[in-house]
Amino acid sequence: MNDKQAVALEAASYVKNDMIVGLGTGSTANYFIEALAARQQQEKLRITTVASSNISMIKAQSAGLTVLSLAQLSEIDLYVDGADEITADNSLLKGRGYDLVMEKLLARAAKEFIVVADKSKLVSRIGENYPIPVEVMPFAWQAAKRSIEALGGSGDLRPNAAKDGLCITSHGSLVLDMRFDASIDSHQLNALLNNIPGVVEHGVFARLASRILIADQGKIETRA
Ligand SMILES: O=C(CO)[C@H](O)[C@H](O)COP(=O)(O)O
Repeated sequence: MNDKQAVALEAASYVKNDMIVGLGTGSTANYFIEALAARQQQEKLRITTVASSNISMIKAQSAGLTVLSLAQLSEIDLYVDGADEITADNSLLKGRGYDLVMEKLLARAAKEFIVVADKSKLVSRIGENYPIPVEVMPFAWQAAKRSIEALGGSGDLRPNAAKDGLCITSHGSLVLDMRFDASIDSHQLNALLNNIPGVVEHGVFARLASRILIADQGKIETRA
């Protein structure tokens, strides 16, 4: 069992009967979906899920989980998802898979948000390994980019995977990948990006995680 599987299995142990569970996106979140489906089957649990992306929805449905739309739910008990970067103060960078809107909605809506990751995600500052994904309304991308540049950010629109066009999110937005000076911390960055007209959502998740499970060579550290 690799570290991503181990941490996903541990997160599945937090699920209780009758819970509504938010499902993240990515390889670690996929292991969680598998572990949850196995628990549901073995223990005959009643679990309802809501997915952060179409790909997770399809994976969950084919594993036998019931998936509802966020619009049908008034509350979520637990959301489990991976992250791209994690700092010592539990700030996260998410959204390299770019479906930021649902991920942040679920992180906010859930009573508990558990982050699952291996040690490779630990960084000293948000933006250390990756630019910050900023999802923008298509007609607002130039204005939003200028506003971000005025804050010292630099970057450009993300190309699609085939590099023959632009990356377009499930909600029809474009994505700006922006780098910032190391002196701007994640809390400042979160506040600044929240304030820019035309920005739909961004990948800085500050003060949203309730618990972070980090696996390192089979050992799991739990940060609360
Ligand atoms: O934020 C995310 C997707 O938007 C993922 O959680 C993040 O990219 C981690 O992926 P993986 O578990 O494959 O390392």
